[in-house]
Amino acid sequence: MTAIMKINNLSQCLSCLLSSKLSHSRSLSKATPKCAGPAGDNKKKFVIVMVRHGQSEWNEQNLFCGWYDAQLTEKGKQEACAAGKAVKDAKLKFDLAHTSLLKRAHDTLQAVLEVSEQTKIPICKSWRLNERHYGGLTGLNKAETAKKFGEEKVKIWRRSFDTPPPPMEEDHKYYKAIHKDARYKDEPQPCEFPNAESLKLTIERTLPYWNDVIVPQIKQGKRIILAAHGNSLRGIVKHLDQLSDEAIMELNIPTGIPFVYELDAQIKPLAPMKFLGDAETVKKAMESVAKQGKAK
Ligand SMILES: O=C(OP(=O)(O)O)[C@H](O)COP(=O)(O)O
Repeated sequence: MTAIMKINNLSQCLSCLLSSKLSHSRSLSKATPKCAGPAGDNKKKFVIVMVRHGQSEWNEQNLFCGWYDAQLTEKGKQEACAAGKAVKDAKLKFDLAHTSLLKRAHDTLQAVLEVSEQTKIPICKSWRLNERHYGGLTGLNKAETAKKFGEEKVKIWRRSFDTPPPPMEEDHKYYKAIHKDARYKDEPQPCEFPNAESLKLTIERTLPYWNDVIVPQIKQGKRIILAAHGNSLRGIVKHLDQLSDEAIMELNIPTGIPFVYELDAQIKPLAPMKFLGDAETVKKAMESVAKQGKAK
């Protein structure tokens, strides 16, 4: 059975690390980082795979979703299985997985691991990998919002670096479903619980998890898959590729297509992200995400 660990705070991940070390000492020996060349440590090559979950019911309806726990559609489940097949075909093996507290990301991860026949690895879950909180926009249709407020305004809400959407007030239709959800009873702390996040704010709570939990594991030679969300992943990609606030506006991550980073010893990418899919399909899927904010 897959081991599932919810990491309530960063220190708890130590137990995640230790237990995975104990139960995976054999596979770890196979995970010794390869050297890409004679130059030594700087050329040490680590691999991490990331995937945005498959299509959710709210993706299908073109609704701002954020922290609402939308389920995968049938298409989303198929995308997740196809992602698993791509991982299997690429012969990618993992020692550890990380995901958010949202079901669409977890179910995608589970499907990837099942299809690629590696369900025995530990899964670490953290709210820090959740999608950005879409505030008062949660549950609104993106095209209708663009019609009402203009496409430019919606692009700012969706893709600007530091303009958050309007906050989610207590009388919002989905406030209770999100803010009173038992899964958040321990974390985040009330002062950390977002009520609307820009990409900047999302990065501020995602990056500590990346730096303090995931990076040390990568440096130990753990082969990791990270299943998360369009914007929590955009934050990590911005950090890894050191993209400017303007450049990140143009990155749209498609659902259910895994991408791979090869990293050096300083956890700097040795090459641009590589999608496990043909270039034309990936390009079209990215364009389709970008278009979701157009008025119809
Ligand atoms: O919940 C969301 O992302 P997710 O589907 O990756 O979890 C957002 O609604 C994505 O919307 P965006 O692409 O307009 O930022």
